[in-house]
Amino acid sequence: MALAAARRLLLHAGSRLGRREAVDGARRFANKRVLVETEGPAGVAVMKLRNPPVNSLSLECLTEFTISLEKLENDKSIRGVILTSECPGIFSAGLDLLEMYGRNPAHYAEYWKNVQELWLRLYTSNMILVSAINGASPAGGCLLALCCDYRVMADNPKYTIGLNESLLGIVAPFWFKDMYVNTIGHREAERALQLGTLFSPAEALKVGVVDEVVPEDQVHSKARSVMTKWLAIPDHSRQLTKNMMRKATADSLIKQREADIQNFTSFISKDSIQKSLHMYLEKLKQKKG
Ligand SMILES: CCCCCCCCCCCCC/C=C/C(=O)SCCNC(=O)CCNC(=O)[C@H](O)C(C)(C)COP(=O)(O)OP(=O)(O)OC[C@H]1O[C@@H](n2cnc3c(N)ncnc32)[C@H](O)[C@@H]1OP(=O)(O)O
Repeated sequence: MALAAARRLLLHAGSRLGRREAVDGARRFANKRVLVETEGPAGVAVMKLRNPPVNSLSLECLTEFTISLEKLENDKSIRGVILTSECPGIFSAGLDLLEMYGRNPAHYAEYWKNVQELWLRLYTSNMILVSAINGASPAGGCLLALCCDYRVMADNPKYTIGLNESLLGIVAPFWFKDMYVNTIGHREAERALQLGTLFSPAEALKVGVVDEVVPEDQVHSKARSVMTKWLAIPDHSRQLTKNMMRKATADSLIKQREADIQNFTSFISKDSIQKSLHMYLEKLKQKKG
């Protein structure tokens, strides 16, 4: 209930901000953790995640992200979105580990419902989505990128991308796996999921996790030029084609959303899984020295 009220408030606040900030034909609206600007080619919005330090997908961040996407979907003048990050060196650290550790089952269920919601919206969006991956992109960060129609990644060997869940002692759910298989094929996905592989940009390009790797200072311009190419395709034929390619994968979650929430909640509540997450969080802390 509280979340629904927050959602209404944010939608309202976002539209007021959108009007107030209209300058020279460029428009912007912002929630605390997501900034949306329309700039560059007509009909294109740039959506920037800004949830420092690492753009982890907290419940608030997921909610704001979903709302921003909903607003763009409802704006018929917007045909494409470039998804990127405002946090230096990080695209997104993925799901927020603190939402999955030391909470109660009701919280886990609420969190997972919002993860599902964002994924379904992104993966089935009628808009053209291009990701400009300008930093590290593990697990849920990789998931965001995989939802896009095209992925451009910065050529910086410090940045890695992949579904690394197994390294945390957790398991990528079937719909993460399905999207990975759809993108890189069964054998590569099987290996990468079991090993929790985080690919360098060059490796990611080789296996097909990303479509293009460019010098870091060209990620945004490349994403824009890719967008221009995709905008040249008639919307109706592109959208029907996208739907044909993605519907079965999305439907398999839609058919069992409740069961998936229950699976997640009981899995993440297990002592052994909580222990693994605790150890992983400690490792992240120790890394700082
Ligand atoms: C029969 C089968 C049944 C199956 C049932 C399945 C059910 C489903 C199971 C569960 C599925 C869950 C799916 C999970 C998906 C995820 O996305 S999990 C998250 C994975 N993410 C990561 O592994 C990334 C971890 N982070 C990093 O590697 C690094 O932080 C970084 C992103 C590379 C950035 O490095 P750096 O710039 O050096 O910053 P740090 O100092 O490491 O971090 C700064 C602070 O941020 C905190 N932090 C980092 N990542 C996260 C995160 N994901 N969530 C929350 N917080 C994070 C980090 O701890 C630091 O905090 P402080 O120490 O307090 O400053």
